[in-house]
Order: sequence, then C-alpha cells, then structure tokens
Amino acid sequence: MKRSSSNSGTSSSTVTPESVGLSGYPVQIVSVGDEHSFQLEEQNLRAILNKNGVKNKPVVIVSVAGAFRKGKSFLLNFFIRYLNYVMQSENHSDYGWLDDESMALGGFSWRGGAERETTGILMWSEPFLMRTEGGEEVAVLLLDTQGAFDNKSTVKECATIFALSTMLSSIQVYNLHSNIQENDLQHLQLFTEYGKLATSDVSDIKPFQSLLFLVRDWSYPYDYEYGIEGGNQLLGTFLELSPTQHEELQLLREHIRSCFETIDCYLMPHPGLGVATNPRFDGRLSDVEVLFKEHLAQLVPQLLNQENLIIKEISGNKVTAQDLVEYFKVYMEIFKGDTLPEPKSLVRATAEANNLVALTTAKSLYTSKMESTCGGDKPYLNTEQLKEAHKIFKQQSVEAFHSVKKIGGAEFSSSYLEELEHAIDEAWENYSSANDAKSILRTMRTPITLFSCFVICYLMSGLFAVLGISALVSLLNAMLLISLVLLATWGYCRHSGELREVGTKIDEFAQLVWDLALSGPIQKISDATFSQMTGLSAGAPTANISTHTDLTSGSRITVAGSQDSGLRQRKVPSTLGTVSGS
Ligand SMILES: Nc1nc2c(ncn2[C@@H]2O[C@H](COP(=O)(O)OP(=O)(O)OP(=O)(O)O)[C@@H](O)[C@H]2O)c(=O)[nH]1
Ligand SMILES: [Mg+2]
Repeated sequence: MKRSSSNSGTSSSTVTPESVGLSGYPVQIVSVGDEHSFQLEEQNLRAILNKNGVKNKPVVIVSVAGAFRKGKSFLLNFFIRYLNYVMQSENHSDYGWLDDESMALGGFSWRGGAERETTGILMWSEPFLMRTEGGEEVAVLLLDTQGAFDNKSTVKECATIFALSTMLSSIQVYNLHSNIQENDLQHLQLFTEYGKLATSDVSDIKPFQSLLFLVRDWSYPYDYEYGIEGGNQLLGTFLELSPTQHEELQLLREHIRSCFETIDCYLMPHPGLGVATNPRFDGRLSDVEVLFKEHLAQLVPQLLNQENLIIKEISGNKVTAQDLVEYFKVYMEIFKGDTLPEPKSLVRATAEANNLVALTTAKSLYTSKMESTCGGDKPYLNTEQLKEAHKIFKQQSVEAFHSVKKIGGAEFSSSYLEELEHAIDEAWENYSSANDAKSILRTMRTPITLFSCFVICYLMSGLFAVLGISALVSLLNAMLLISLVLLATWGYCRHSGELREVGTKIDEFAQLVWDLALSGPIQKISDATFSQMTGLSAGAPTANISTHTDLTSGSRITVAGSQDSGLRQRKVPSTLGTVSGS
C-alpha cells in the first residue's frame, strides 16, 4: 500500500506520523492526474478495506471537506489522536485525551503557508475498530480531501472532490471559514437534486446521513455563541424558509433539509496566532488558545464517541468495508467525465453499486456454503445429496439478494439477479465435476469397466469353450483382447498425458458400456445395501415430507415440500420497490 508523501512545503514543519508514535499513515486513494482527471488508487483502497477483521465490518466514514488552507488536515489529526487514545485506553474512555500538551501533531500532512498541501482524497491506513452504542463493531475510516478554491483546481475538480466525499461519507464535516455563506450551499445543490431522485419513491430513506457545518475562526460569539447550540441557531436562521425569499433559495433550503438525516453546525473559536501564523508551529497544544482546546474537547467526541458513530448506509443498507470499494469504483467512473454528472446518473451509479454489492454478497453466501459442503478438502458426496444442497443454497442465495433494499427498481435489479443465478449455475458445474473427480468410482470407472469386461469375456469364453460354441469363444476372445488393449492404452494416456483425445474417447466408450451394462446391477446392489441400512426403500419419494442433512451444520432438516424436490417452496417476491426492496 503506497503511503502518501507530504508535499515539500515552502514553510514550516510537517510532522510525520511515526515521529509522534503513530503506526498508521495517510494513503492516497484518489489522486489527481494531469488534465485535472481523477484516478482511483484501487489497490491502495483494497489494502485498507479488504483487511481481515475489517472487510465485513460496517463502516463509519468521517470526511472533512471545504476550502484550502483552512485547517482540515490539522483537525483530522485530532480525530486520529482521539480515536487512538480511546482504542488504547482502559475501557475505551476518552477522558484526558488532550492532556498531553507537548506532543506535536502528526497524521495527515498539514502545514502553514499559502500553497495548498492536500491533493485528491486520502484515507488513514488504519481503520479504527470501535463499538457503537448498540455494541456493534464498526470500522471508522477517516478521509482527508483536497481543499477547494485554490488557484490550481478547476471548479469541477473542487466540486468532484466535495461530491465524492459527501457521497461516500456517513459524516461529512463541511469546513467553512468565519461564517456560512450562500455560495457554501451551492456546493450542496448537486446533492439536493440527487437526493430527490434517489429517494423519489421511498420518503423514509434520506440519501445522506450527517452533515456538520464547521465554522472555523468564528468571530461573533456575541451573536451566536461558540459550540453546537450557537451553531445550530445560526444554521436555523441561515436555512430558514421565508415567503420573501426567492423561490430558488427556498427550494435549495428545502431540499438540503430533505437530503440529510441530520444537519448541524459547530462554531469554533480562533486557535490563536501561534497556530495561524507561526511557521514553526508543530501542533502542540501548549501553543494553542485554551478556548480552542476546550472546543476541540467538545467537538471531537461529538463526532466520534461511540454514541455518535454513524454507520454508512446506502438506500437503507449498511455498507461494509469491502462493499465500499464497489461504491468508490462506481462513483469514480461517474465523476470521470468533463462535467459533473447529472443527478440521475448519480442515482444510476448508486443503483449499480447497490445491486453489485447485493450480488457479490449473495454469491459469496452460496460459495461459502458449498465450500463447507463439498469444497476442496471435503470427501466425495453422493450426487443426489449434492444436488439437493446446491438447490437449497441457491435458494438461500437468491433470498439474500432479495433481502437487500435496492435502488433503481425491480426492473433494474432483474439483470443482476440473472447474473447471480448464472454465476451460481456456473459454480455448480465446477463443484459437481470436482465432486465427481473425488469419487473413486468415477475416476476409476474406465479401468473398472474395461477390467470387468475383460473378466466377463474371459469367464464367458471359458464357459462357451466347455459348451463347444467356438464362434462365441473367438468373439469373446477378441473382446477380451480389445478390452485389454484399451485398458493399456488408457493407462498410457493417463500416465503420459499424451494422446488425450484417445484417452477421452476410451472414457466415453467405457461410460457407454457402464451405463448400458454395468450401472443397473451396481445400482441394485447399492439400493439393496441402502434399504438394508435404513429400512427405507431407496429412491421412493416419501409422501410430502423430505428430510435432509443440512450439509453445513450436519443437523437433520425436515422440510415440507413436494415429494421429489425436498425443497422449501417459497414464493420469491416478484417485484421490488424502486428504492427499497422487498
Ligand atoms: N486560522 C486558523 N488556522 C488554522 C486552524 N486550524 C489549523 N490552522 C492552520 O492552518 C494551516 C493549514 O492547516 P492544514 O490543516 O494544512 O489546512 P488544510 O485545510 O488541510 O489545507 P489544504 O490541505 O491545503 O487544503 C496551518 O498553519 C494550521 O496551523 C484554525 O482553526 N484557524
Ligand atoms: Mg490538508
């Protein structure tokens, strides 16, 4: 996983993570190519999200976005300090997390100076495994983003970074400076349109979860005091709808409120000139204004303590770390164009990823069950039992697919369902032939058949010789010879790996002989053994109740169902709601 190196700024220190004892480091996951194009660093992203112990965990994604040079990375590093402290402390308490006033601030690269520092989008290399208030273990991911409105980025570039981080985060911190301005809302315009479309049919799902307007260097505490109360009063005024407002402003405010589950505002005091203008400032708290520290101590837990962690959800489904890769890929595709995507193509992109994730999850359910039933190291399984297992696991997999709420409607999902069933049927072919290969009978069928022919011909020719029917004797001798030659040739082909077609032809011939002449009697012997052992007459379907062993847990399952299928007959919902499914 490639770590990102901090730009060699013209001014003060950029404190490296290891210099402050951090084992994690910033990883570039979206880089800016020439021509202002964006590139997903998929390998880097997978290296973080596909880690064992992380990939199946629901994710909390905290992103900080906004104008450049406004302390975004600086703030994120206090998030890192807080999360590390809580993870390492006794019973995960955050008490005293800011006590160390002499420690320099490391993590995402930050520094003073006029030139921008952060480019693209970076993710902290170590997800923080935390427990939510409900006790669910989640992976907390931190995203640092390229600042907007600098002299090197196009408007589209800034809007794309902001859009990507908003689409992908569960908590978007919108980092503003000194006040909330009307144009700050313009950035949210795209989401209001997207939000309307994405939730058009299901009003109880909001497309985005938490948006925090974080106003840095707030200088009017006499109007609205520092903190979340003052901030939400300011926000209330700012987002207020009034009849005298222009319709456009009214619509924007209405839609913003309808897009985010929670919208808050926090007013942060100025950290002091030592922070803002001292080129040698290294982030130690002893150089920071007391009031700023006090509000850090309030703001950061407000976002990150376990009661406030917000799990990323898309169309009502929790997103796991490995799902997130699919969403990143689809969104990167859609933002690749020269212009910002239309809201409806954003909805389509989300629907694609949402269905893809449902398909991948359902498919891995099938393969994990089949692996534990007839995987590589499992012994040969009777074909009928294996077929039954396949049917049951396929049914469960389809049900799992349908259980995920979908965006885009049943029509859109049907192609993914077909793809899932096709993939399962393909996998079934492999499992069934792999299982066959384990059956001695199957692998040795050709030599067993040829050798049985040889013995039968030998015995028969002896019998007919005694009876004096010479024509049959010579015929049987010829057949005996042929089976011997075929057996020797087959052995050579298998051993040397040459003349494969000849070997296959001999297998086909032996299969034919087996089906015609041998399988019947052998089947009778095995049925007799089966009824001897179970007291049941083999093969006859039991009226309406079929029992089978749940081949994963080994427990016996009795299912009501038609005589021959032994399957739970369950009607699969035919259509799904446009946004939320069955
Ligand atoms: N005035 C002020 N300066 C701050 C604040 N927080 C950090 N800084 C300073 O702002 C400068 C930039 O900090 P960064 O964290 O690199 O800013 P950024 O927003 O990540 O900048 P880009 O990566 O270029 O987008 C540093 O000198 C910080 O010390 C704040 O709340 N107010
Ligand atoms: Mg930065």
